[in-house]
Amino acid sequence: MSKSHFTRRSVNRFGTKSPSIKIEREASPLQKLGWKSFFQQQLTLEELEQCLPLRVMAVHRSRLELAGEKGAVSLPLTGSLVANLPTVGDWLLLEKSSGYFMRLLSRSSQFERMAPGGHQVQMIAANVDSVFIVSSLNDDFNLSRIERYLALARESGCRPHLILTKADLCEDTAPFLQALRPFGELPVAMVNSLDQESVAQLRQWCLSGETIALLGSSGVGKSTLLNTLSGESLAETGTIREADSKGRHTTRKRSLHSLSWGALLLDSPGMRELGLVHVEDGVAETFSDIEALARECRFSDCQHQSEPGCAVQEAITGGSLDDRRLRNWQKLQQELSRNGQTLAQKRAGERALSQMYRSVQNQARKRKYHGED
Ligand SMILES: Nc1nc2c(ncn2[C@@H]2O[C@H](COP(=O)(O)OP(=O)(O)OP(=O)(O)O)[C@@H](O)[C@H]2O)c(=O)[nH]1
Ligand SMILES: [Zn+2]
Repeated sequence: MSKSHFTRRSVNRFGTKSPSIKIEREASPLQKLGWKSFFQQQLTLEELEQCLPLRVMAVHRSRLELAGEKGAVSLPLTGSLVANLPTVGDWLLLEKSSGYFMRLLSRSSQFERMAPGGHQVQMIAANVDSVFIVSSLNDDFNLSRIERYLALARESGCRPHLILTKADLCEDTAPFLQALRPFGELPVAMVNSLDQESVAQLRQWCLSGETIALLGSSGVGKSTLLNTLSGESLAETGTIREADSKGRHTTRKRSLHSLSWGALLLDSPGMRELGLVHVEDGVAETFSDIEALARECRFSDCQHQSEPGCAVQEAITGGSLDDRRLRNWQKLQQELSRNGQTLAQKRAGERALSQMYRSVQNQARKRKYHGED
């Protein structure tokens, strides 16, 4: 699993080419942390000599937990590091000799959400390759929530997979699979997260050097999955309340866990609310069927309610489109526009405030110049 392959063709002394020899090379410690040519290419010659790349494994209030070629490092969150706002999964360059933070490398992908409360964007993770959308085969199973996670994964260009947990407690999985038909190509696996053999099927999606984010609401079994996949007790798990199928909320940090063969799993505990922001393309991709239908509507500003010639309503009447899916598409679009407006207002407010500060400072300077103070 943790091997990368390259082939070498050798020329023998008669000048003819011998068959290619397949050499398997063990992934380097850095590659096992997710280091790729995308990051390597960002380094200048000077940085290659003088700096060390380290990955952010966890962000605490006053320090970062980093991992690099030589192991783990704890770095105080001070100075320019704070201004750069590193998040879990980021790559940083530290100066070899002093250990000083030099810079944050560009991200291959990033996940953001509207912070609970709805006034600020919060980074969830960076440099993620694929996403496991985790949902349990019980009352938690919610197509609209899956669509929300899908929009987020698709916006960031990550490969989404759907992991349906608690298969051992589910008597009939057929209705769940039936409900997933509109999701077409989305790869789906059903597992008992407590069982190593059952979880082994996910190894094909957890290759060496790949970073996988686990997304799903509280209690669906993200930490259990992480522990069983790794074969270690990396994350604390909650206990389930039988009455409402909801898991107990356990307070842990969002952190990156490296598995022995080099895959990296990002556990996002307690994800109850995932406010969408800046994911217009992800929503469009997730609902590409409705978007295509909407282009066929008679009126270009059709609201898909009761307008004549509405192709979307016709599809619902004909049974090829679920009304729930249309409502969720509209709901997510409204949420995006609302959150976009809130952020724009906040930025405008901040601009006005800084202009006011500047003008007060200028007036004070003028008064001083004219000897009024
Ligand atoms: N029977 C069964 N129980 C499971 C399965 N997956 C998780 N559980 C149980 O469900 C409960 C909640 O699991 P967690 O792994 O803590 O859930 P989580 O998604 O990490 O929850 P948060 O940390 O709150 O986000 C635990 O008691 C697990 O043992 C499963 O596939 N089968
Ligand atoms: Zn319409």
